[in-house]
Amino acid sequence: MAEVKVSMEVGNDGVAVITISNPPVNALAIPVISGLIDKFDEAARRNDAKAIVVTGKGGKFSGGFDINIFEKVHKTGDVTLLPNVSIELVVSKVEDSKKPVVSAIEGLALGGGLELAMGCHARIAVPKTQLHLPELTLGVIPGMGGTQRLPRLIGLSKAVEMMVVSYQNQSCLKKGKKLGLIDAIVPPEDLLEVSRLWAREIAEGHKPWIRSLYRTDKLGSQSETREILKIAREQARKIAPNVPQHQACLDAIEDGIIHGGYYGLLREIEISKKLVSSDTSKSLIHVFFAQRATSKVSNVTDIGLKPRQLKKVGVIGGGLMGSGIATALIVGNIYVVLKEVNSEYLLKGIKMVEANVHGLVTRGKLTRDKADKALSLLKGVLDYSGFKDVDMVIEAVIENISLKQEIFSDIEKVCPPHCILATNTSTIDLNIIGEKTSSQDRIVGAHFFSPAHIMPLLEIVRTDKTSAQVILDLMTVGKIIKKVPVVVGNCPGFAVNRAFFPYGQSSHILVNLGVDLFRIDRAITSFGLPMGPFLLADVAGYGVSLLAGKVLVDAFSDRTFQSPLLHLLVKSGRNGKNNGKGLYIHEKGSKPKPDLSVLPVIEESRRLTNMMTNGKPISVTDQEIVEMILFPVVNEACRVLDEGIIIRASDLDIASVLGMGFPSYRGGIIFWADLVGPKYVYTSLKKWSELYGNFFKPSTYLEERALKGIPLSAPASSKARL
Ligand SMILES: C[C@H](O)CC(=O)SCCNC(=O)CCNC(=O)[C@H](O)C(C)(C)COP(=O)(O)OP(=O)(O)OC[C@H]1O[C@@H](n2cnc3c(N)ncnc32)[C@H](O)[C@@H]1OP(=O)(O)O
Repeated sequence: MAEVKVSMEVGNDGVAVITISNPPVNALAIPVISGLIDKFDEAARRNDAKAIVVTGKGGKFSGGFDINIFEKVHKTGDVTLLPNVSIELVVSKVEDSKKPVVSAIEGLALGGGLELAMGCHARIAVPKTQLHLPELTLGVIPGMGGTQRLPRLIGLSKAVEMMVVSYQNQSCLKKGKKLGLIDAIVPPEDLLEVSRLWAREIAEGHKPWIRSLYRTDKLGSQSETREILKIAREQARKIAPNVPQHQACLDAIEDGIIHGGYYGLLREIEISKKLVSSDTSKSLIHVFFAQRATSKVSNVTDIGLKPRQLKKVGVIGGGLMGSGIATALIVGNIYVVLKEVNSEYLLKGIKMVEANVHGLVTRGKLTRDKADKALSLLKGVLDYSGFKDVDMVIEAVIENISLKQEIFSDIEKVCPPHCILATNTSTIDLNIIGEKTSSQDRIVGAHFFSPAHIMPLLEIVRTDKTSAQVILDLMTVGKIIKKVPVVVGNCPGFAVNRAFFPYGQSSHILVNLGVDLFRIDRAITSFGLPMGPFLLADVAGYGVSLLAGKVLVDAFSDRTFQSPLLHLLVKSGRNGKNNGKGLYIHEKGSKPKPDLSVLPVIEESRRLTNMMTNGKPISVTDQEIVEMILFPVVNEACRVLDEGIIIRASDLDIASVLGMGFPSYRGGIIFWADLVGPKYVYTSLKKWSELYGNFFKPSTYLEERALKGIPLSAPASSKARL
């Protein structure tokens, strides 16, 4: 591990340059904070130091407060582990220093990093620096003075926008300069020189010595403040209904404006300490580390292999998935040959790719130039002639085993021997797909989630024979195209679709037990998923659900509920959003509305299943609806863990967040179950299995852990298939 240190050098110009060094992002770890305090004290004492510059080594100012400390607080429950960095460092040593302090910012100043800079008397930055207060994404609020200094530096309205409303977006440096957050933007080679000069000029009285905590010039009148905060609170309620940190951040800001900046700092500390112990913060910080852990796969990333560069990829199938995958690849600067069976389908596929790329431009995710460049990397073909020099093929045709087997036999023959043979199947066992080839070591699953150019998850499925090099290469491509690759083992449905296969089924059980279908969707969205199971079926199309569902139903028939509802809907001419006839009315520009004309079809399903005692619907609360739908998912996730389909529980957490939209502020499916309590999950499922059958029967893994009081996430399985 690289040495964590803070160094100081005093130049002939009388400027002490204090440098943070804590690779890779110069996080403000405890030794960094105490090092900074020591160096500021030393600079204050030394007669040869007239002014101070603080900067970061390696082209990065600071990625903020060390998030590992939050994790330690979560593990120990001890909030006293949080250092009083806001007052002891930023106020006492920096802002109230008797010598002027300038921050020289390069690369990034995030969270506590930017807050440290805001405590300085001036800020100089280089172009392309990221300035951002992302604390709310971690379930906390800025805790080193950000809630107080940012409004004073750039005005309340902009500060609220940056901290609370658009806190997930990176801030633009130019805007930062215009608003007054940054005093000057200079080329990297001039950064230190300009900062030193600036610090000296403050010391000599040629430039203003500004303590931002005590500024009031950018704060508006009381009534303006009230109005801005009122609107912000309403917006926060909408964008973040189930979490406390947004309102809490606004509380800290408001208190500071009413009672003064120093009081505000004390409130900020008090609120931060409370929030750190919240389930939301535990969950979000778990997700932060879980996401980074996915890039470490034993026997793949730790055995000295180097990723090969994949320059050209063949995509087979230009449907929804194939065109989305092709889009993601060309936007990631990878040359794509897209193959279809006839010119009509090919044209359609290319049009879809173009529409995807233009959609990214419209949403501001891509510049027009980059879009043109991306589209120039796409070539449509009707045969395999363009596949002779591809480095990888991704097959993305319909879920038909014999068709996929045929394609794999073909590509094994036409593609070069180093070429990776990947399938985007969402459910089918890879060994079956590759059965007719002798290239098992280069067969791998590249399971994208729809829409593939937008959804961040890439499930990389490996069989017992897939080589480590192939997995590493695919992980690398995944990162290049801005996905989060999660490596999983091979089984029907793999990790995500397998674990979530009961999700749709339990919702059908509830409907057939008499629960209002639209209420189920509402309960699930209130819990935090982006849409309920029935709206999801509408959006995906019933045909897709039935086709993919069949593989899982066949594989896990002991715990399957066969609802007639989707078949009845198809029979009545409905196929969801695609054919404009679903459970909801889908109109352009407005939210889907329940289509009440579907109620007789639902009644017919209930009549056929005859599950309601005396024809009466069951009585359930919204919480019970959520639990009856999600506990079976937890149960199946336990089997996925038990069978070693994934190497760590946190991989399934991140996959559920990024692939299924499970709310990150609940930490992912297993993390959430551990918070709810395995025993509670187990006893609930047991009770329902007695009432409604095998579908709810707790798995052995869940039962053992619930009864022994072991968290579901605790590692144990020696059966790992990875
Ligand atoms: C009191 C204060 O108000 C509270 C705070 O400051 S909270 C912290 C606020 N800062 C943040 O939220 C920034 C979090 N970090 C990031 O967004 C990204 O890591 C980044 C943009 C800095 C760099 O991204 P990228 O180059 O893709 O590298 P990434 O893989 O994410 O991170 C590299 C390593 O640095 C670690 N790291 C990044 N930021 C960290 C932080 N603030 N604390 C501790 N470790 C951090 C990561 O865990 C990772 O470790 P690993 O290699 O062992 O997995």
